[in-house]
Amino acid sequence: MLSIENLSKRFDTSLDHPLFEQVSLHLSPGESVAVMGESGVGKSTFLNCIAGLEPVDGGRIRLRDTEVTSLDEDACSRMRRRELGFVFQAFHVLPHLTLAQNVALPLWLLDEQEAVADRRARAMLERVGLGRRGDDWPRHLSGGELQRVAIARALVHAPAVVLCDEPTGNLDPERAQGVLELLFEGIHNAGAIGILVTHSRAAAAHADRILRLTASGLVADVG
Ligand SMILES: Nc1ncnc2c1ncn2[C@@H]1O[C@H](COP(=O)(O)OP(=O)(O)OP(=O)(O)O)[C@@H](O)[C@H]1O
Repeated sequence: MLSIENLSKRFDTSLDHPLFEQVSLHLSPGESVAVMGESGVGKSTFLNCIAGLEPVDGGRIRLRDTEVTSLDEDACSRMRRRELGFVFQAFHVLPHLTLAQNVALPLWLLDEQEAVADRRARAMLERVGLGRRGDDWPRHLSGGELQRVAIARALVHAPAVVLCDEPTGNLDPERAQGVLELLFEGIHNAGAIGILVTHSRAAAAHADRILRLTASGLVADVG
């Protein structure tokens, strides 16, 4: 269970008001939500707060029994490695690692044995339709394929929560559709919580619920 209660965030650079406040969200394993909202309202910042990458100014975030908002930096970094998966617009697939190595990265960071990590990474690549490409290099892949690698990497360590920031922003609509299907199928099958930040209504429609982030909280989407 992920429980976000009355979260507020302020940047020093913002005037005298918080970027957002009164943000609450409760999600159970297997549930997904899309967060839409105007540019600059703080959607990416919201994801960063959940990941413990940005301090919050008020409220709390609990993941299962862990109060994320009160972890020190080391504990937060361990929580991130174990419990979170990330998918970003820019893929962030590392060019000097093979596809299997890219997908195995989260397992390496959790000190998984190399042979086990390799086996799990290749099994995950198979699930995203790149089963034969484990020894290939990222430079040989299309944008859609690179995002499939990123999805495999986000799910390989069976995270509790998958945070996705505009994951199809760099893809044409046709590829985007296939990537989103894979992403949500993966999240659903893993029983993970999925949070998708997007400007695309078509992308948001893949989530169980669509919410809109405003300066004064998350509200139901009425568009
Ligand atoms: N580290 C930071 N320090 C100061 N201001 C920041 C920082 N990070 C983000 N901001 C500001 O906070 C606001 C929200 O940024 P954020 O990227 O979270 O918005 P967003 O809703 O994801 O926007 P978009 O839809 O355009 O991607 C912006 O005005 C941004 O400039």
